[in-house]
Amino acid sequence: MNSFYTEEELKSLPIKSFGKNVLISKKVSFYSDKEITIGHDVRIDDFCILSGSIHLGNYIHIGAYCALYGSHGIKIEDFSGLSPRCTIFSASDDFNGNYLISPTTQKKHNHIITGEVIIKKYSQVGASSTIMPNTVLQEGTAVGAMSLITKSTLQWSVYVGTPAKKIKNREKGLLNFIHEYE
Ligand SMILES: CC(=O)SCCNC(=O)CCNC(=O)[C@H](O)C(C)(C)COP(=O)(O)OP(=O)(O)OC[C@H]1O[C@@H](n2cnc3c(N)ncnc32)[C@H](O)[C@@H]1OP(=O)(O)O
Repeated sequence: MNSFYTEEELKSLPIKSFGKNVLISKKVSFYSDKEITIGHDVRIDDFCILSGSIHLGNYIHIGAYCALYGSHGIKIEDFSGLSPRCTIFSASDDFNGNYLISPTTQKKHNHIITGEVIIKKYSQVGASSTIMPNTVLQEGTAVGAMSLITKSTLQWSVYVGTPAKKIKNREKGLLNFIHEYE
């Protein structure tokens, strides 16, 4: 039994466009009245949730159990990926105590912090990490496992921890391979 959708089956999903070599597990959940676009050579593994507005570039791997909450937009550029169990929030409740926190309460009693999340080219997010709204992982960012990204990163840097801090510059050797994909 093939655990990925066929190209024909992909056409029945709420995806506006997708390129060649797209492998999406049949165990992925889509919840979207907005736009989801997927480039070519993309794989999305079991038990991921994709909701809202999500734009994935090319050569992207989303590991199992990732959740992409894209009500205010999520963009992942080429050659970037999420290791298993990552969560990306483009909206989050205000936890300061002055508001209720639940989609089942009245909207006027909630305060939602929102902002697009952009993961630029050649970035990788380590397993079980969380990315908060309104942040940009600049080109070549690596995020260590179990990290919390609350602010935008600097390019070609390695970040770890909660909240994540830069620990060093990242090497650029991977760029030597890119011409073979053009
Ligand atoms: C797509 C897939 O691969 S799926 C499998 C999932 N794989 C992952 O999630 C890998 C994620 N990788 C990591 O977290 C790695 O530890 C990296 C990339 C952040 C750093 O790796 P290295 O460059 O080898 O750095 P190194 O192990 O020397 O660690 C440097 C320092 O950061 C600390 N550190 C490393 N990783 C983390 C982390 N995730 N959280 C907090 N601190 C960390 C180390 O303890 C060390 O601290 P010290 O200098 O005080 O001793």
